[in-house]
Amino acid sequence: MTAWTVASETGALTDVLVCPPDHYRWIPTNTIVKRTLAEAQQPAPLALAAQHAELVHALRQGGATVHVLPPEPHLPYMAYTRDSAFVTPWGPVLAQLERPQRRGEYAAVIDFHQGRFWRKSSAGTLEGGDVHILKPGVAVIGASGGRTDLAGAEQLAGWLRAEGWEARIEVFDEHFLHLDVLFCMAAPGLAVACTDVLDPAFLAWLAGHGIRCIPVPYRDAMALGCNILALGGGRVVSARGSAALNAALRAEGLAVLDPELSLFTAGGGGPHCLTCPLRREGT
Ligand SMILES: NC(=O)NCCC[C@H](N)C(=O)O
Repeated sequence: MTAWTVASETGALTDVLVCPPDHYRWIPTNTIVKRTLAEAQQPAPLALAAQHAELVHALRQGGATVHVLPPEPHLPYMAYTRDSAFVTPWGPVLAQLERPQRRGEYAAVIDFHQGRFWRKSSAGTLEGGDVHILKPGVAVIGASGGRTDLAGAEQLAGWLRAEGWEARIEVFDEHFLHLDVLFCMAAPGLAVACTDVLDPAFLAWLAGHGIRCIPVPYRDAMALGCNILALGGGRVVSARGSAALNAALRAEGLAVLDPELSLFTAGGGGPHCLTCPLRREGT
């Protein structure tokens, strides 16, 4: 049996998986990074390492043990550990990445988990950035077709429903890459969400589950403003660039740890994408 279990996005984070950005570079895989590539030179390795170290420091400060996936030279986006596998209350699920440039990431996560997965995605495509366990018993799976597709989302939803869970599949435009570009949990009953873009029916469903949303405007969401990581215990990691959101989170009484992550958000991923929670305590 695996030691890794995560029952919600908001329990106290005790263990998390990251991957150092030794081989990170921007490649044109999503709308956000395409915009970056049109305007900027590739980021300097030392600057990437410094920003990633700020993230790791915040995770440790939040009380988590940080586990490290060894980076591989031919996989520039391994730093976004959220997507290749994710953890459920029954153990890790091996995802099925859509982009050819990222598919090889499966190898290192299989090694890390020593092949001990609860389930392995085998229908369509499924990426961890589209999966949110809102609270025990309730999950939402984003399906844009660009990354996670309906077949991949339905397969995961079926596994969760077989355990008696409610699993909602939320369809959205592939322009937004992953659902965690538009929505993340901050604390029990509190999310951050790009309410301009998300379907009102989804927002109503969240409200019906007792989840209130701090609104994030479209422009900020495309700068990864919604892409936060709840640490539990009233703490969150949110990129320093998300100044307005961070003020709103603090006004809610949350402690915000705000590493500088501009080089990673320019590639289409913030604190949520750069971390794969392995174990959380409580909900
Ligand atoms: N969960 C996420 O939104 N992950 C970010 C992935 C960004 C990466 N540049 C990609 O295009 O796959």
